[in-house]
Amino acid sequence: MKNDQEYIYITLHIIVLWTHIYIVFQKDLPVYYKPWMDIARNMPELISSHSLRLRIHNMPLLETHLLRTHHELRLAHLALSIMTMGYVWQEGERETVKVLPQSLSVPFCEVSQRLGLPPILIHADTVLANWKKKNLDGPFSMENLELLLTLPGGESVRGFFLVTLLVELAAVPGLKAILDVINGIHYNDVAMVTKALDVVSQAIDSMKQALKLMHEYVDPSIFYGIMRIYLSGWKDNPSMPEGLVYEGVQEKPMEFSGGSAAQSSILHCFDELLGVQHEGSTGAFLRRMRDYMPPSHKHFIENISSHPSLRSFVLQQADEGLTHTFEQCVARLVDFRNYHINIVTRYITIPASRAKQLRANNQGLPEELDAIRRAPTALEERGTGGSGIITFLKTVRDKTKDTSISKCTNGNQVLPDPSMTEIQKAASELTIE
Ligand code: HEM
Repeated sequence: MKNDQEYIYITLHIIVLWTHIYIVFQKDLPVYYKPWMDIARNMPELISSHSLRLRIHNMPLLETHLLRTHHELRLAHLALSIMTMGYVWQEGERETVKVLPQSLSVPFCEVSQRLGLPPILIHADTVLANWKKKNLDGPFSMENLELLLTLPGGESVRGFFLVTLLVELAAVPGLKAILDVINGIHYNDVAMVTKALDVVSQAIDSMKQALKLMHEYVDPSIFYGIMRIYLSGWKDNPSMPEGLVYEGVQEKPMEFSGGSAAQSSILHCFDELLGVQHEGSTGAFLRRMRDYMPPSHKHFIENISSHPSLRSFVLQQADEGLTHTFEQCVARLVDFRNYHINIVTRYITIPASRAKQLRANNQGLPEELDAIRRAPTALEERGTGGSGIITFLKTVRDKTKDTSISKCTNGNQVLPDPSMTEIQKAASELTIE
């Protein structure tokens, strides 16, 4: 039966998609790859002593065929991508490189090709493939998780990647419920769809609760002044207008966007489910980000959109409970995106405007403000190749609002977020009189 086949197909995709979170990730590579791991495990030290580039020039060119399992390949991609970001940005935005040496570029491109991923650091590296539990039987909590590999920025790097992982984990029940929504529509089962949508709505709310931890674990001046450059790519980046030559792979420079949670599949899945339509340059950017996801994630998202529309089903059924639950999902997605805008304001917009002021001031500054002053200017207020970050994020948020069946229903009212006060407080703390 067609439906059974579909069910199996979707179940398989969910398993492929989320097993990488539930199982303990590979912690080491075969001993042959020790030269990579010795460098990748010491990135902050090698960067601060300005010796990373030299170490990479002396690194042997290793074969990649000894990497056999998916997990080994993912850990290799993480290690090679972290080394690449460190190599390119070791001296900041002014002394970038034009060529990635072949000891790095050749294995990186081979591993990337086998995984169907781009040869640059992506969300699926730093967040999805970069954690282990301290106590295997313990919970997925900040206290019980640690990173496999890190970048300059100390505890804030740990906080940034692990809080994002907790947001992903909070989404998992909602992703599983997508299956029930699709099958409920197929069977015309309003109760099944309503129940599954309730799970989706709760999952989105849990994601917001997890996102709040960012304030506790990530320092805005460290994020903006130290960490952000290592996540930057070489597409639409004025510091590297020609892109990057991957030596031994091809002579023409290549361009890739940097790492961003826009490459996470979770909101793409919920958007497709609820029927959020992103258009124009905003939609084009988000669609392009799917090329920075593991192929199984991308296929899963496409699979959701290939099924009959949930929104049409809700309209057609005109069932009060179903409509209310659908509206609540949309409202919570808008709420999550509003909260994310607040986070971006605190971690990028405010430090960016402080950086401008501080550069005009040559006096000695406390370490924290000095980090902001020295932050890369090319990244100020930019994120998405052209339009300002906040404009972009508000467009995405507004398109989510437009999905509401009745914009007047109470369920879609987004209350003012208490975190705004926190952000205003942060802004005033950064102000120098
Ligand atoms: C300090 C924390 C964070 C900062 C500073 C931040 C910053 C940004 C920026 C600048 C963008 C614009 C696109 C780009 O430049 O790549 C963006 C997009 C996005 N971010 Fe974040 N982000 C943070 C945390 C998170 C977390 C934890 C998630 C959850 C998985 C997330 C999900 C997204 C999504 C889905 C987009 C695409 C726009 C959308 O669908 O609403 N971000 N973020």
